[in-house]
Amino acid sequence: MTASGIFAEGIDMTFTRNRMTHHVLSAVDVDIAPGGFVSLLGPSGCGKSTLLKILAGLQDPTAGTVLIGGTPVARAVAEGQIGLVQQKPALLPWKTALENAAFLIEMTGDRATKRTAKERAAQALELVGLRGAENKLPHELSGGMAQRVSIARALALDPSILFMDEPFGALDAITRDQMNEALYDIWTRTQKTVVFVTHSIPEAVFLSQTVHVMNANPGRISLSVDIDLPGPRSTTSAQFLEYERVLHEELDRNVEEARISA
Ligand SMILES: Nc1ncnc2c1ncn2[C@@H]1O[C@H](COP(=O)(O)OP(=O)(O)OP(=O)(O)O)[C@@H](O)[C@H]1O
Repeated sequence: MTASGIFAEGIDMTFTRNRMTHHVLSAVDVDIAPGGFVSLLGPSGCGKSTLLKILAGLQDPTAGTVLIGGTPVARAVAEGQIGLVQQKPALLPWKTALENAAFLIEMTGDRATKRTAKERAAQALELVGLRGAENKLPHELSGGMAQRVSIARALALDPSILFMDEPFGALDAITRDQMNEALYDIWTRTQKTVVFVTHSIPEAVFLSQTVHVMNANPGRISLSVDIDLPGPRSTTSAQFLEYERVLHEELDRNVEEARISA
């Protein structure tokens, strides 16, 4: 499936719990070009995951519109345009890597697609660098390998957009760096649109075309930074470090404001 863009306007989200109203997102606008890689960065609890879920059509906003490739997000969901990768790989322990990668196609695809499920899963596993590990069970996989399987499971559906919610947050630093390089490679090869939630500034600078920094209470985008560096990016270049500095400054300010307004 070719990549779709995302256009969201006036997104507001309010939760009511124990008769208390919590205004989580306010007037968020997002415009992501097809094939773009956009990260959401911000203080804990500022609404990054909520925004991601709304953009992915998993949650309805209280107000606002989300269009995927110009059509309402609910239709994009029904058309199988949405791929989701979360922090926990959530693999079925009794199924092999190949069976896990084929699982969503077998659950959701039409008959013709189901027939090709294993083939598509094998291709997706190859794309994420797991050729040769097809028959391993989840307990035989490292954390990074398990997360690669969950990325393959999403890619096997051939979505037009990949939504990733802190996919590498639970991995050790070395594996995380390797996964960033793997994801960069997957993105350039598949040209999917990616929306990526992270707490890591280096990860955001390494991967993104644009980083949206969010503020809390209510969540909104306080600064958008286009990372104008060719890839693959050197994490030690002066420009890379300068982007990190700009994002750090904004994030620190937002963390402090979130602490005061909590
Ligand atoms: N279903 C829900 N019902 C009530 N409140 C919710 C619900 N989902 C999220 N919230 C609240 O919305 C706020 C934003 O949550 P969200 O998970 O989007 O933040 P986040 O920026 O992704 O946080 P973190 O970085 O810690 O993962 C939090 O205060 C959370 O408690």
